[in-house]
Amino acid sequence: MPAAPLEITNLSAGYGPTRVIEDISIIVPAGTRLAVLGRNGVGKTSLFATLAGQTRLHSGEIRLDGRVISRSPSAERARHGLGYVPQTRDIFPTLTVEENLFVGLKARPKSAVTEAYEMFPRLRERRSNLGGQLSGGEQQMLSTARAILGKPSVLLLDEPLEGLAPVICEELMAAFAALARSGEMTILLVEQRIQSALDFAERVVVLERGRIAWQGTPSELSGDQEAINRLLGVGGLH
Ligand SMILES: Nc1ncnc2c1ncn2[C@@H]1O[C@H](COP(=O)(O)OP(=O)(O)OP(=O)(O)O)[C@@H](O)[C@H]1O
Repeated sequence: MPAAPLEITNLSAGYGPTRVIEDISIIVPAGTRLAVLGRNGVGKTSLFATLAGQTRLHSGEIRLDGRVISRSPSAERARHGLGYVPQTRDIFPTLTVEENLFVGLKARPKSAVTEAYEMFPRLRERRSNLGGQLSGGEQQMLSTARAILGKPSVLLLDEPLEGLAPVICEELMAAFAALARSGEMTILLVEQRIQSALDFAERVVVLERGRIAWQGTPSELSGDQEAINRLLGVGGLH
């Protein structure tokens, strides 16, 4: 049986001596859509940053498609199939949309950018615009499209809907769902819009103070009002 695309074992990590990720273990099977939820400051972004090699690893192991990457530099993790779309939408503001996309291609031919345009037709319309001239939603599309063009086996999406209009959110979530359905990508999503995350995901992990405090399916979480109140701090899903 092939290894799971992502296996996290007893992971503890943080910033300098401070630990903000505490003994996290998750096995994410191929093609899974996993939502990572929790209140502000519980460590969701830090978990993704740790997977991407941007925090200090204290202990534990990360395997990507069976390969141990826990101590690999970020660029090497990306080469081995980890796609990371950080909250900050790290596009190049002085490059055009198309030039930004070329950066994501790695060794693939330039013609492959059409895949990004098929997924986000708006980017084709804006292909000659500079990254810095795009709206927030378009920047999110560009940042996501660039990660996807590298054909990652695991894609980390950190709050992709932040600050976006509802109609753009729907467009993005539909694009993520289509990607996941294609079966080629395992997607981990951090999102404050809990209902959108639950609509998307098949599995949910809820963090509290850097640890896994709850895990299950979206319908199990929807039915567990006590966990929702305690761990997410919302009176009900919306
Ligand atoms: N670069 C950093 N250096 C030091 N501490 C940090 C850094 N980034 C985050 N932290 C701390 O790590 C803890 C977890 O923060 P993190 O951003 O991972 O939480 P989060 O669940 O993603 O929060 P939010 O939902 O607000 O984005 C917090 O206590 C935060 O102050």
